[in-house]
Amino acid sequence: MKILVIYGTETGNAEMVADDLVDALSQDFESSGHDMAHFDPATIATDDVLIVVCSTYGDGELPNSAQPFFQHLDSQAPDLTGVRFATFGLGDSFYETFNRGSQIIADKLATLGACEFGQRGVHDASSGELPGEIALSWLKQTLAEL
Ligand SMILES: Cc1cc2nc3c(=O)[nH]c(=O)nc-3n(C[C@H](O)[C@H](O)[C@H](O)COP(=O)(O)O)c2cc1C
Repeated sequence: MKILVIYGTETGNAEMVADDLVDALSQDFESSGHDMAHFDPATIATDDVLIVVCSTYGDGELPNSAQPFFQHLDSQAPDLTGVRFATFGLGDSFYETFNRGSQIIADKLATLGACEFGQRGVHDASSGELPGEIALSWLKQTLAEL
């Protein structure tokens, strides 16, 4: 089993979170980090575990780097049965469309047959908390459900 941390970002916060998660994961698992912009869903194996880290931009939209991945999912419609994934979103509760980006990706993966595990994690930029710290504590709880 491999754990692939895939991130969608506009200004780099989700990438920093993904780096922290890969560092933590690689102590116990085979794991790697991938920008969604360069990640082909066709490379996902059925026993892979995905950790999705994605921010929200515009008016509740996907950040730039997540858009090609979403389009690939849409056009290739791969069968993701057997794939498990967990979701960590970054957003700002200042916006009514809080954390919509990660939900868009999670919903799409589920539609294609992937199975979500754990509670969705979220970082709220208005909280003043550090995204990496929130994400690492979320990861611990989430791995317990794997
Ligand atoms: C122009 C702009 C639009 C944003 N739109 C939203 C939004 O609709 N919903 C939300 O939850 N957060 C929104 N955010 C907040 C970002 O998602 C948040 O700052 C996040 O940490 C950015 O992560 P990134 O650097 O990985 O893209 C927006 C931020 C900016 C600057």
